[in-house]
Amino acid sequence: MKLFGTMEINNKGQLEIGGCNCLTLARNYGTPLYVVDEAEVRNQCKLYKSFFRSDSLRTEVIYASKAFLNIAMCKLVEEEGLSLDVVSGGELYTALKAKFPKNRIYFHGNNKSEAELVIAVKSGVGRIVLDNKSEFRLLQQVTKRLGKKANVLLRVNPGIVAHTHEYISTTRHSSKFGESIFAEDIYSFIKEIYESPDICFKGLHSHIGSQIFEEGSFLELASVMLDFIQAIRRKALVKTLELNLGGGFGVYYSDTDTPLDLPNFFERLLDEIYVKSKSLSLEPPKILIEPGRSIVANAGTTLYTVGGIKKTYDGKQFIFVDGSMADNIRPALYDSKHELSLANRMNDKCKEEFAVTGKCCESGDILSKGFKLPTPNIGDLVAVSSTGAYNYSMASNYNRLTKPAVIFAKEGEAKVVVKRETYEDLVKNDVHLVD
Ligand SMILES: Cc1ncc(COP(=O)(O)O)c(C=O)c1O
Ligand SMILES: N[C@@H](CCCC[NH3+])C(=O)O
Repeated sequence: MKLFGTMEINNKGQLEIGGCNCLTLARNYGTPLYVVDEAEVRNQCKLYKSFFRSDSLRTEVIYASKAFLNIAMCKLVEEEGLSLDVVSGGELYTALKAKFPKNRIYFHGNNKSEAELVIAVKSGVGRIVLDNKSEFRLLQQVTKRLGKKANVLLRVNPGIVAHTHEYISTTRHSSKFGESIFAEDIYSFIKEIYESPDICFKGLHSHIGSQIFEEGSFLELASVMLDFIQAIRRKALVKTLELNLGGGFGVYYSDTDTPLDLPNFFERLLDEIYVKSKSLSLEPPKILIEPGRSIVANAGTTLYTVGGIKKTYDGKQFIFVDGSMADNIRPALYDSKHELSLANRMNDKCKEEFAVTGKCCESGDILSKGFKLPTPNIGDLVAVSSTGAYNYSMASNYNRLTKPAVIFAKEGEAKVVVKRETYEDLVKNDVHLVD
């Protein structure tokens, strides 16, 4: 298993994260347990802040909170000086509860409800990212009724097909997100937004998908969007001040993944944007990005206890752990891979492949289809790495499993940032119809 951030193997062959021994964490907080290497998350934020900048362009980094969000994470993101992308009333509520600066909140979503728009407009979020025409009409009504203005970006689809899993590719022509830049009425629609009295058109947003490794796809996006911005200026006489290029920067989950060298890539991307803007005689727009996964994925590890070991009739070797697809849906949903190890026996020889599965009533309840590990014993501690993004945030209560606690580990100290759910939490909203 590749080690990230502050992960270390101590002299007893045990895994430590943020200076905390994983065995002690498991004993003190139970398993399954989401452990977040706080210093590693902060490092990633700092990396983005320091490398996504240029002398000639204004830039901004927005953390895509769908990857992993809770009040502690909001505080961390605020302290590190990033802005925040939220995509639902619930994410927005969390950000407001955490007192995240409202003008640094970007409110996304392809089907925002009237109630969600009311909260966004009333609280004065920085930008509402409009997805479509009906949402624009709804926002017009909301702003008029509240007598308040809203700053917006329009999400558009430039038809770029980036190489990634179909479920997380977002700019095929058939994608549900945004309005196509090829639609006949796109220029008149932008003009209408621009001329709308309570809505202030600031610019455009486009996000090509997630877990993408080819820099060409991002460079193509930037170039196509600049051409589009020039066309908007010519055809609709509207100036685009901001260009948000979304997130999607791929991370290492297994040895088939080769992440971009972000510092070099950003230098090239921003240079190309500047040069192309000049060649189109455009005043360069402010450039924004929205990384989610690449801020948190590698900082997260999930710890599980081995409860059983089984060899099937046809020879497949299973390790049963006390978590499941309910705390990590990614392998079942995207056939994604994670590396793993026995956190209490990091130096033992890995001899055979084991599949790791959990407690759910599904044959597709897979945490790993096969990974080389030492011969496991009941009670061993399994560490699944790179679970910081889209694990806790996609967790469910399937089979009435309780969601694990989330721990931030840093410099030998562990703090609970989300408590483990209890059985009582599971029934608290159930209505008792019978005494
Ligand atoms: C609009 C938008 N922005 C940002 C992101 C973050 O993407 P990632 O976590 O791959 O960086 C997503 C998720 O794909 C998204 O839909
Ligand atoms: N949930 C996905 C990514 C979705 C990206 C958000 N638009 C994953 O785990 O990879």
